[in-house]
Amino acid sequence: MSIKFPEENIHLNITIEKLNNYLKELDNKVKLYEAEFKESKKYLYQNRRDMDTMEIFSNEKSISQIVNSGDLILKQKIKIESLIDTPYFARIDFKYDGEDEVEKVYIGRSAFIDSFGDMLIYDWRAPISSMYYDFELGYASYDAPLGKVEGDITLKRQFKITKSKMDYVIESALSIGDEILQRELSNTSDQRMKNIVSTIQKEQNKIIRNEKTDILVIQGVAGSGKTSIALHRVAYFLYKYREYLSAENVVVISPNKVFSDYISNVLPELGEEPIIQLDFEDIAKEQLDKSLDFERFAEQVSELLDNPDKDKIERISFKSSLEFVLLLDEYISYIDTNYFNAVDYIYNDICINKEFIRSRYNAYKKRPIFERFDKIADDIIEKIKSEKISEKIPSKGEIRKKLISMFKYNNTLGLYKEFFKYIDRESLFKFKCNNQLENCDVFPYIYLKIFIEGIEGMDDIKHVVIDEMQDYTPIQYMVIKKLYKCKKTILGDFGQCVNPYNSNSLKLLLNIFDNSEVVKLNKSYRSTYEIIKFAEQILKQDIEPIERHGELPNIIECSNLETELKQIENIIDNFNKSDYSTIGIICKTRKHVKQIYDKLRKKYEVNLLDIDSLEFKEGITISTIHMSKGLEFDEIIIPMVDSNNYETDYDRNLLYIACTRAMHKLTLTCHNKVTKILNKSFI
Ligand SMILES: Nc1ncnc2c1ncn2[C@@H]1O[C@H](COP(=O)(O)OP(=O)(O)OP(=O)(O)O)[C@@H](O)[C@H]1O
Repeated sequence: MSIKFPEENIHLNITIEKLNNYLKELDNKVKLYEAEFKESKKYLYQNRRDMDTMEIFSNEKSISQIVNSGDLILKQKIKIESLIDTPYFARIDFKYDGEDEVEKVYIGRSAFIDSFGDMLIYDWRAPISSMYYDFELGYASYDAPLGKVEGDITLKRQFKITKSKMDYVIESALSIGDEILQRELSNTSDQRMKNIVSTIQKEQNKIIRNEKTDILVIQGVAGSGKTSIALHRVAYFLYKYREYLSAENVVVISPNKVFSDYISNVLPELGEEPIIQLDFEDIAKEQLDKSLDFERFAEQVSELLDNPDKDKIERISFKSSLEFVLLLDEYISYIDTNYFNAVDYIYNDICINKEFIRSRYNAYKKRPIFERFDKIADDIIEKIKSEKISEKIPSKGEIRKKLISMFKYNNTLGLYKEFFKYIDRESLFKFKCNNQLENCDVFPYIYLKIFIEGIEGMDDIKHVVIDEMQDYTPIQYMVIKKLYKCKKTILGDFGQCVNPYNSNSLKLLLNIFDNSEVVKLNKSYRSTYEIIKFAEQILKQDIEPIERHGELPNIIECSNLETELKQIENIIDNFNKSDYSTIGIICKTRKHVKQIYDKLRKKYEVNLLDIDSLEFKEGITISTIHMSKGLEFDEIIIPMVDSNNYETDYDRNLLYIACTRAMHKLTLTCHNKVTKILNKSFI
């Protein structure tokens, strides 16, 4: 209850009452639909035998219309129930230029219009709400559908309302008061990522509402809110273009299933349907022939961390370069010109000369080669008919078979293997085992397949979000460009690369997406000031921390593994007594994970995050750094930060990623000599 602003308590009570009344109306409507549904079903059941097909069809159609309308009401109900819990989080009073009256604008997660048609709550995505994020007291403006609207903000308040009760009200002259942001960031972590509508910062709001570009690239330091912003941006588009954009038109490509699970709640919290979530492995499975197995990315990383095989590293590095893409493009153009040997097509008394076939082949240059054979077959049939060459017309399949035989290979795999002969580097292709493709061959193979066999277009997808952009290779991006010809939001941090042999860089990415706009974020929201200052020194990056203070990170040096494990247990015991809800134990390799997990599981309930894991849970989690990407924990332990484990620049990246998963507390342990990367003067 806010004593300082009694009028806000009154307003809240009135709003809740109106919402409750509306909820009752919806409840009644649901009951009516239920009754109508039962009645229609009963009628159909009892009279079906006497109905003709048309009557049955029309009855079934009307039942499905009742279900759809009922569904809409139920969705509306969920929205109103959520508004009853937290109707709004902010208010601005806006005086339009040239008018005396001031409009009170209450802003919430979704809009609510009362029975008199008054807008009691504005959706945070409405044009007028943008002023809350963008302006302080005084002059303000927003872009309405009919043009720019100008005026003055005369009052700005922020609210914390839970379970229909006012926790507090803050009156602030600034954009979004630091006080509320601090409070939000000090909370303990959740099992799932939360929405940030009430504290979106001005620079973040600009990104969310940026519609000037088709491809937006967000490079931001760890914890700068990239993932949150990308999801809020999707919610914004779903709201603004709701007539022709819905959740099934949006895809988020994320690093793994655990991360997908972690972010899965944000859009439903914002009143939107969950969107399609994929990782590159899903894309590979969809595009590869079922018979072709492939090595998983996490398997590749983990194998190389345990055993850095020089030859394999050479294969991966080469296929992760732009040079490789250029060579593959050159090869594709070579195939196009040289591997189709047109000969006369002979069938009974028919002869279609090779010049005609070659000219049709060239005419369809923009299409995949096997697709061209379909078109040429159609053209041959048309020619036979129109020029009355013969009465007996061969089947399309028969012609196609002959055309394929004029092409040097009848499948992409043969051509892909031959590519390495073409570039005179045969040693750079190797099956892992039993015809299993190495991970680094998967996307080059798909890229070639697109030109040879073609792929199913993803024309229904209108927006793609790609998270952790730093870990994908140029050839993966080339495939994405071919698959999804729609708008894209691409985000990540080139300081957090877990793919050590990838030569990708922001410059290279912008080269691939040459019509993109790039925005950079260097303010970090996740971790305390102390943790960010610590992490900043590991990577020598400029990060702007939030002034939220906590304990200094701690490095504990032990004399042997046993004492190190004991120390880790002590930290877990303290965590169990604290208010924190998540602690992550993050190791460099799967071998380290196993070693520690085997010990800890005897005493604690520990969630092991591995490549097949599907969800992120509260409590104690153990994982590799690679698997922890994008996640956050109240507290982090990084074991075995010994000099033999962390020594290269790549290890620096890994340590930076691990440290920046921590929101409030960070401890690093070792049992030999602590790595030189962690200079003692850090803390
Ligand atoms: N404006 C904001 N208000 C409140 N919390 C915020 C805001 N911006 C970011 N955060 C919080 O900061 C944390 C980090 O956000 P997010 O995971 O989106 O960052 P990121 O840049 O994707 O991080 P990383 O690259 O390290 O994975 C989250 O807990 C998020 O809720």
